[in-house]
Amino acid sequence: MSRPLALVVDDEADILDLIRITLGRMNVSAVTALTVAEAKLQLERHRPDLCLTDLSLPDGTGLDLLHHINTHHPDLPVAMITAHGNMESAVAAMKAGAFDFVAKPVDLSALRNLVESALRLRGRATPTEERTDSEPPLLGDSPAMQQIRALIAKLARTQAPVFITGESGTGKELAARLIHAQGPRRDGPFVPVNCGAIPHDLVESELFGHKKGSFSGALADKDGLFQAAAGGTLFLDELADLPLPAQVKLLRAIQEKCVRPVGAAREVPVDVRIISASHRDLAQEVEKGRFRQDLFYRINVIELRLPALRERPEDIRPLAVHILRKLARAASEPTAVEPWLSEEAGAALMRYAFPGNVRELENILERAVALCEGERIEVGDLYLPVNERAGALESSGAARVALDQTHLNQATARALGMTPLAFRYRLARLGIDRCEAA
Ligand SMILES: Nc1ncnc2c1ncn2[C@@H]1O[C@H](COP(=O)(O)OP(=O)(O)OP(=O)(O)O)[C@@H](O)[C@H]1O
Repeated sequence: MSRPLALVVDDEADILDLIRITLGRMNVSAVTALTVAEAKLQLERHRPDLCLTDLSLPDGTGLDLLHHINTHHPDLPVAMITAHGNMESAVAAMKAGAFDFVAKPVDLSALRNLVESALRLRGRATPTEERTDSEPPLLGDSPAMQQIRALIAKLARTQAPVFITGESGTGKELAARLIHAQGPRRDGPFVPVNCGAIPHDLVESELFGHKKGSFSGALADKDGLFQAAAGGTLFLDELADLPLPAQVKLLRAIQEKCVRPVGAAREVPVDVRIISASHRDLAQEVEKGRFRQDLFYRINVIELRLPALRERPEDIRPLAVHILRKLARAASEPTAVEPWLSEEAGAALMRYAFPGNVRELENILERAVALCEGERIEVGDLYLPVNERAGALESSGAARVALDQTHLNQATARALGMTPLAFRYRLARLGIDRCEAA
C-alpha cells in the first residue's frame, strides 16, 4: 500500500512542523495548509487519507473546513486539534462529524493512536450498512430501524462517545457491538461492563486497575477494564448506576485520554472508545443530582435511541421468524423442523405491548417452542400476559403451570446436555407430551 498522506491545517508553523515530524516517524507523509482556503486547495490537489485541523484559523474555523469535507469528501476522516481543556469545542466538532480530537499541546501517543485509527478506515466502504460476520444482525425493516442501522454505520467511523438509550431488551448492547465491529477498532477488544453489577467500593479498581497494596485485597498490580479495552471499545452499560466518585474519574479519562490506577502515582494513557447505555433517563438523574452534568455532556456527544418494540410492530413478525430459526438451528437434532407461528399467534404478538422488548419476544418464543404440539405455535402456546404488564404472567394459574412445566423441561434438557427444543422433539418422538417431576 502506498505511504498514507495526511493534510495538517494550522496557522502556527511550529505546530505544523511538530506534527509533520511525528507523522513522518509513523511513515505517514503530510501536506500542510495555514488557512481554510489553502486547505481546500490541498484537498483537491492531493486527495489525502486523513485531515488534522486546528479549530481557529485566520479565514474561518476548523468546523467550516469540516462541513466542506463532509460535503465534498465524506469518506475523509477529520480530527480536530483543540485548545487544552476546551472540551466544548471537541464535543461540538464530534457532533458535526469529526472523527476524533486531539488537545494542544499535542500528546504524541494520543496523536499516534488517532492517526492509526483513522488510517484503518482507508479503503473501507462509505457509511452504508456494512455487514459483519461475527456479530448478529440488528433486524427490523421499520423506518426507525433502517435509520438506526444507517446511523450505526456512520457512528462506526468516528471515535465520538455514543450514548445509547432505550428500554430494557431493545438491543442496546447489540447496537454497541455493531458500532465496534463496523469501525476501525474492530480487531481490538469489545469489553462490556455492567456498571450496576460492580460493588461500589470496587468500581474504581475494576475500571482503572490498582497497584499492589493500594487496599487490603490488592495482592498484585492489576489492570482495569479500561486497559483491557485498549485499542478497542469499552461498553459501559447501566451507566446511571456508576457512583459519583467514579464518575469524576471517568470524566477525566474521557477528557485526558488517560487513567490513574488506584494507588498509582502516575496516569497512564489509554486508547479506548467509550460507548455507554442506560435504560434510565440520564437527564433526569442529572436533575436529581445523581449524575454529573459535565460527564453527561461528554458521554452524550451522540445519542442513539432504540425504540421500544411496540413502537414498531411491523418488526415483530420478521424478528419472530428470525428467532424461531435460531432456536431450530440451536437444536442438536438434525431433523428438527423450524417451528412457525399460526396466523392467530402472529396477530396476538402484534397486539402485545412487550414491556421487555426483543428479549421478552425471545423468551416467549423459546417457551412456546418448548410447549407447543408439533411445529405450529398457537396463541395458547405463547402465554401472553393478559393485562400486558410484565409480571402479569405470574398471576395466571394456567400460565403458572405452563411456566413450571417449561422450567422443568428446560432443567431436564440442560441436565441431558440438550437444548429445550431438541428435548421437546425427543419427547414428541417418544409420544410423551411432558416431563413429570420426580
Ligand atoms: N433488532 C434486533 N434484531 C435482532 N436481535 C435483537 C434486536 N434487538 C434485540 N435483539 C436481541 O434481544 C436480546 C436483548 O438485546 P440487548 O441485550 O442488546 O438489549 P439491551 O437493550 O442491551 O438490554 P438491557 O437494557 O436489559 O441490557 C439479545 O439477545 C439481542 O440479540
